[in-house]
Amino acid sequence: MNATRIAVIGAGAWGIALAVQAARAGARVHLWARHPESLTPGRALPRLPQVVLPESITVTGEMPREADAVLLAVPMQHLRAVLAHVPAAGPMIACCKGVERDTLALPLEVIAERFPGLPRAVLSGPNFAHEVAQGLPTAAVLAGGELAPARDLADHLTTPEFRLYASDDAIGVQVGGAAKNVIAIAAGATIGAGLGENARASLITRGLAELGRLSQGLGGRAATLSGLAGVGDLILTCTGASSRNFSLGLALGQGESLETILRHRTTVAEGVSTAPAILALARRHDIAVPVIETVSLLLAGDIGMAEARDRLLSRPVGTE
Ligand SMILES: NC(=O)c1ccc[n+]([C@@H]2O[C@H](COP(=O)([O-])OP(=O)(O)OC[C@H]3O[C@@H](n4cnc5c(N)ncnc54)[C@H](O)[C@@H]3O)[C@@H](O)[C@H]2O)c1
Ligand SMILES: O=P(O)(O)OC[C@H](O)CO
Repeated sequence: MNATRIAVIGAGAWGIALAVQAARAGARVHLWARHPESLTPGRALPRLPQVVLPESITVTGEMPREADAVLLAVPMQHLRAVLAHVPAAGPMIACCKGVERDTLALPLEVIAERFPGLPRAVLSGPNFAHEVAQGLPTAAVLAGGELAPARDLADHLTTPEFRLYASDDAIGVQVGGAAKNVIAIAAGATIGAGLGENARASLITRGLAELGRLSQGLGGRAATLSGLAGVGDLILTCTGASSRNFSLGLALGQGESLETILRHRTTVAEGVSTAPAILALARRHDIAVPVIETVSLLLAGDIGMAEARDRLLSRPVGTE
């Protein structure tokens, strides 16, 4: 039997980790990079120093012509521009987490505009790239509009260390991936400001309620957020020190300005651009998202950390 052909678009940390994982699953891998010359198979990688890129992966600046699945692993705000250069090579899998700032579109909506006739799905879960690339165990969910094709696609990438569950709730999974980054900024800010572990746990839990309401309000299921793309990714991103979103929040909570934090970063913290976008989406659908709203105001510099804290603590206490 011929090996599965997997194309990965984007050679940031996540694209590389997915390429390594697909190679581990036995696929023939085509990795598209904007700067392919910076990636040498057989050598350690600048962005993932613990990992040597397998020789079997083809790293190139050429887009793939045909694939059994195309994994799109570029930052959300660049997805549309990159897709304009991607041919209709095969089923498209969104691996980015966020909401498009200008249109408020979720990843699969952006993909559907470019490729209305192609099958599409979203991959999300508690997955730090450096751990996946090293082959440490984790799980994720792959969601499409129907369960059977999602299961088929998931089987191409699954190994004992990377367990891909299938789902038919693509909206819930996309909402989880996008919104958890915003909650992680809030969790980081809570710890950075010295508000304590109890506060962080309470915030994660109330954040989860926002994810559930958002999913339901946008046509997905609230229950999906009890899974890997919701609770799973919230736990990781709100507590894992290597989360870019958590660490950005931590620095904000310690009093650094967003401008200073971003000046020293070369990697993407998706929550920064997703916070105002997902807030606008929530308002459009009349969904209450107080934590996301507070993070959005904090990032915009409209309120400081003390006011952010007061806003959340002065809300009326409801029922659970
Ligand atoms: N890193 C992780 O642990 C991880 C895990 C799961 C999902 N993700 C998601 O994957 C997506 C990509 O994140 P990452 O961690 O690989 O990014 P990264 O921070 O490692 O790298 C940024 C990437 O963006 C690319 N880029 C920068 N400007 C661009 C432009 N104008 N057009 C196209 N590409 C451009 C860079 O070449 C680089 O590949 C994000 O949505 C992220 O949330 C990341
Ligand atoms: O480092 P972060 O905060 O971008 O999180 C990476 C992944 O999304 C974790 O699942």
